[in-house]
Amino acid sequence: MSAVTTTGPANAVQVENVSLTYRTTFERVPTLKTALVRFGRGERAVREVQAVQNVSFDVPHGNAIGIIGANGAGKSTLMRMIAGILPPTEGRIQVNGRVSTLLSLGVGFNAALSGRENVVLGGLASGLTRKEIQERYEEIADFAEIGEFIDMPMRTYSSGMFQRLAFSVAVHMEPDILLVDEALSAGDAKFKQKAAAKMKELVTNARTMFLVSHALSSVRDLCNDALWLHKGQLMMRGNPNEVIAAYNKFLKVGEDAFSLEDL
Ligand SMILES: Nc1ncnc2c1ncn2[C@@H]1O[C@H](COP(=O)(O)OP(=O)(O)OP(=O)(O)O)[C@@H](O)[C@H]1O
Repeated sequence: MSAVTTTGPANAVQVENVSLTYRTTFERVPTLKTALVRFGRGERAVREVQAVQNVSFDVPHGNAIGIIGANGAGKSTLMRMIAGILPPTEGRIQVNGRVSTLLSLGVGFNAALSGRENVVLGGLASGLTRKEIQERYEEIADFAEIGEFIDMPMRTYSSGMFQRLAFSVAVHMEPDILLVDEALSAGDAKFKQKAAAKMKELVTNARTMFLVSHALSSVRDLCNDALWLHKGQLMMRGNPNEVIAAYNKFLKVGEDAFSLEDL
């Protein structure tokens, strides 16, 4: 199923023929022996990865869209482009509304600063005034439930604590568009439930949400729309149950093909 191409402010996000190619220069070291002979200096090589290839789709306001696909499919890259962290190599992305991101990779907290300081910085970065941040601070800290750690440097946090605070900041910025990348992976069961309830609340209030997740049940529970990427290409877009079913079928066929090859 391909994207519907309506234009105008009815859409929170419009992605038009977007591609992104990463170009990395590195030192190729063919063997250990060569490495030793050359004292670690290999030949220079360039690796190009077409992480997202000519992808187009629109997301209307108020949709909760799940982005699924295998490791390396281009999900995080797509999210980072929508967040404005990475410019597309080709194509155009239009975002109508204020975006709040909760991306595992990308702009984030300064680990040397305390949770409290990062809440203020996160708020200012999202365009809130100091007064607005002050008004929301207690709610943000309460939601994260990290107790006295709020005044400790964030490098002392466990990954779950880090994500609790990141999630709390992102959802309390009252974004029009919330980008969530595997936010629930490190939280414990209780926090996962609380976070899911909060995301549902945001979507009920006609906010738009993107959820990248390998937990297909989360996509099924939280999303009314879904998109499946494979090797940078858009494979399917539509109802989460249908997209997940097609993805699961694809995985199963892939596995069968793999095991036949193995024989
Ligand atoms: N900064 C980077 N520099 C070079 N290549 C990158 C970079 N980030 C990602 N890639 C490559 O781009 C491709 C897509 O990566 P991306 O992180 O978008 O996939 P993903 O679907 O989010 O994967 P996962 O499910 O593993 O998080 C991969 O082949 C990856 O190796």
